Amino acid sequence: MHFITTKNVTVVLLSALVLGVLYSTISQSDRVLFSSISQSNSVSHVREIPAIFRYAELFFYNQSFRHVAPEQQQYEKPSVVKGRTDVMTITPWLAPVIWEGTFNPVLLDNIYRPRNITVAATVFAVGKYIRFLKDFLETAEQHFFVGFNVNIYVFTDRPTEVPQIKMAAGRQLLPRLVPSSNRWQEISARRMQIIQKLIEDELVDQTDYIFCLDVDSLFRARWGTESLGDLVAVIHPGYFKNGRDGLDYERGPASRAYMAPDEGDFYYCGGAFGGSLKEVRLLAKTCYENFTADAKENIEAKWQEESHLNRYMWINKPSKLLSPEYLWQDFAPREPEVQIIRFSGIVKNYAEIRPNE
Ligand SMILES: CC(=O)N[C@H]1[C@@H](OP(=O)(O)OP(=O)(O)OC[C@H]2O[C@@H](n3ccc(=O)[nH]c3=O)[C@H](O)[C@@H]2O)O[C@H](CO)[C@H](O)[C@@H]1O
Ligand SMILES: [Mn+2]
Repeated sequence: MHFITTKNVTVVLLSALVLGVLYSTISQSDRVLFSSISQSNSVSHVREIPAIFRYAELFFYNQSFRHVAPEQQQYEKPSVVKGRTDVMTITPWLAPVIWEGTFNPVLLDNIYRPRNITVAATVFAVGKYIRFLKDFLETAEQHFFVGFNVNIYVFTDRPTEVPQIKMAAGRQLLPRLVPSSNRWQEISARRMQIIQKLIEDELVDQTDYIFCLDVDSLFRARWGTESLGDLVAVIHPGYFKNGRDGLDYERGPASRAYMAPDEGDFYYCGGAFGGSLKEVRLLAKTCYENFTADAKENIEAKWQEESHLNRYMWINKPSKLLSPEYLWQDFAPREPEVQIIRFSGIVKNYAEIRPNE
């Protein structure tokens, strides 16, 4: 028997390479952890990992596992027996649900600030939806991760109409050209493919977290570090008190977004979701692949990519849930549980702004 074939040699060499990269990554990570523990006078969480290892780092070193408290920070002691009792604040799979009153924004900002994180946001303004962009961007400056590095990627077919907004230091507006379409359903669903590509081509080396947001919306209050997590879903404001039969999932068994009557935790928004690059890339890729596979069989799920996102989040449970404070709807009456509205969909005339309706 001949063991030294070209194939065997290739396998051995490849395995050695993979082990080498793994070893370097893990030892580098240990060094970073060690340096942050040993510098007792500093809370800075220095990232010394060379760019070449960053992608591997995303997979092997979960940056968010430890919250290092800032020194000399004073705040009211949290109580074990007090807190919100009118809403669910933790899911059955133990993911936190973020509501006003469940977190200390100053503490969280102070924990994240030394890590010098960069947050990306994507927003699409195709066709007449460009008119919503100015208010979206101006209110993002006032409320979205204020004081942090933020890159807002605007995807549009009308680059000359992107408003000039004065952005604070560390924040950038990055317009990107996308084709127009005469079907709003396609514009909405295609976002997933474009988000996947953005993460793979541009973000991996420069961004820590990403949020993907509808443009026909405004920020009205803080949306910040409390929302960070690996896979972050927003509970849709329209259905949050409904039982399973009142959730607007795709109900046709032929679709890849199908949800059976006995399935589903919550109904999540297509208009706001996010998380780590690794998780959002996989979500976007899966949703787009399932959407296009459906399309080849002439199937379009009831709420396009939102239906596929709901299927995905049923199987892949989000690690953090944002309450409907994080995507309310201006036309909806206020509910007692919603003590603050952070981001809200504006009232729009569908027939007037969509290319087809
Ligand atoms: C609040 C919320 O969860 N909204 C979701 C909901 O309807 P919506 O009624 O909110 O959908 P929509 O009309 O806002 O379209 C979604 C987004 O696609 C972009 N767009 C759409 C049409 C167009 O001509 N130009 C353009 O730029 C724009 O960023 C818009 O915000 O269901 C849709 C299903 O497809 C999406 O999942 C939306 O995110
Ligand atoms: Mn919308």
